Amino acid sequence: MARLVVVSNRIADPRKTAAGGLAVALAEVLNNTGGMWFGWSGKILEQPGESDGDVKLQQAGAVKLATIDLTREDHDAYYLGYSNGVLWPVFHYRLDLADFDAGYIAGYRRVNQLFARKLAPLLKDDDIIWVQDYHLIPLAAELRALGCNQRIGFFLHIPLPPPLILAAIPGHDWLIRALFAYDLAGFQSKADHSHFSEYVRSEAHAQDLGEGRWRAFNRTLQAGAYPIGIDVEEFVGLTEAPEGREMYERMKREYSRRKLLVGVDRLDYSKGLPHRMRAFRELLARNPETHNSATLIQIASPSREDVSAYSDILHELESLCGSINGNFGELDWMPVRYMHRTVARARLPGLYRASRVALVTPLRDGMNLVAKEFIAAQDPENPGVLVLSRFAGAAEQLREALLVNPYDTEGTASAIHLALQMPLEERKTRHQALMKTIQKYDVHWWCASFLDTLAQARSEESGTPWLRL
Ligand SMILES: O=P(O)(O)OC[C@H]1O[C@H](O[C@H]2O[C@H](CO)[C@@H](O)[C@H](O)[C@H]2O)[C@H](O)[C@@H](O)[C@@H]1O
Ligand SMILES: O=c1ccn([C@@H]2O[C@H](COP(=O)(O)OP(=O)(O)O)[C@@H](O)[C@H]2O)c(=O)[nH]1
Repeated sequence: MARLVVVSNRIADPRKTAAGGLAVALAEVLNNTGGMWFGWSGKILEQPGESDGDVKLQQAGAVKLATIDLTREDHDAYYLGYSNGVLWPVFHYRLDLADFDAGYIAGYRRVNQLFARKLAPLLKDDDIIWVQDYHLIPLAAELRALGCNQRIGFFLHIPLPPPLILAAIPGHDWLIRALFAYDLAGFQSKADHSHFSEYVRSEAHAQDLGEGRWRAFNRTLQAGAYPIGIDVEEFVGLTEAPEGREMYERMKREYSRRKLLVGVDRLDYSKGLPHRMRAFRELLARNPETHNSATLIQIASPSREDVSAYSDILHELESLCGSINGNFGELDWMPVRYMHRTVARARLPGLYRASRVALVTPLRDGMNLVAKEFIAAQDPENPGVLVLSRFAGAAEQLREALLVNPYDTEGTASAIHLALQMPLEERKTRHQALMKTIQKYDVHWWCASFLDTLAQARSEESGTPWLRL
């Protein structure tokens, strides 16, 4: 069996449960193949000469972790600047938040070249390489330029917008051309995949070879939708583990007189947190019976705080939570409990299970794993209700959730009201259907279907030097 090499901006020690669903899944395939995980160490070098520039190798069970440090200059231009100041907002349809500083792209290219230079010597001829996410779009092109002929796949975890939005990025053609250095490009949803197809047809004049195969720039690329799932069994296990049960009992005790609503998100403008708060405020304003009864616990974990759009959203959210509590709160009831902190993953299942409703209402999201985790954590005999934005990738699969348009404050408030009042039988029927979907399309399905396709996909011209960017 060929060795799997996963490359991503962040890596996690797969032996730790806190690492998250993706890490758990990748760890399993990496373990089976004795694979390697290559990425940024998370360390930023403030002083020149602080590091020897070597790759740090560490064995984590059967998985080899290979990490490199980044200089402050590289990190700021590549991660904060181009990845999260240009690609993230544009790919989430937020041209208004993009900062097209010409200096960022040089840093992005420099770090992708650095990744390629450090990774290439560690590769074996028959390795299968799987590159994750928008930070590393040009990595395959850089590897090819160094003579790497291995099969290389790419998975985009965030949405891909329609061509006319993508085309606003100076150098967008360069980015998409770079994708053709891969053998397989995977997207979260059919919508994202169709945006890719429209783009390569209209902007790159690619030849459609059928069944998701495209010919352009002297290469053939296979593309498709591979919606990421969670490890349902692992998550159910966490729910039933002592920490999960203890958290559930505590929340039930603490909120015995209330119906809990829960939101768990990185504090990111794409997650639609202010819109969610306005919908919750509307619910309280229109339905006096919810007073003293409904409590929203909103966890907003700190994220990318050095990018200015992220500090703006923090202030907006804090002010909204404050005004809702100020206007509607009672001596013995606060409508919103807001925490600007990361909660350990092992504590989330208990919180999800104790909640009657989950609010997953992003303005745009690649997938949204919280939606799937909430379903997995429910008691099938008394399940909660998922209120889900139609603009999350997850909405393509989770049709039995209450789908909402988060820009429609009144409509979202009505859906939350419906969710709070939904009879047990309807909750059970919806939950059964949702559970079936997340079990069928779990994270193991995601890994296997992507890797099986990659094993078949092969451009006829591998390793051609034309892609040197
Ligand atoms: O690494 P950070 O900058 O701290 O950000 C965390 C991750 O955020 C993004 O997650 C996406 O991937 C999820 C799994 O496929 C998906 O459910 C979600 O909709 C996406 O937003 C990002 O894409 C990751 O690379 C980051 O590590
Ligand atoms: O305080 C927090 C907030 C989030 N998460 C986890 O982070 C992941 C978030 O993934 P999602 O796809 O929902 O969104 P992303 O943050 O990747 O955009 C989920 O597994 C959450 O359980 C966590 O462990 N603690």
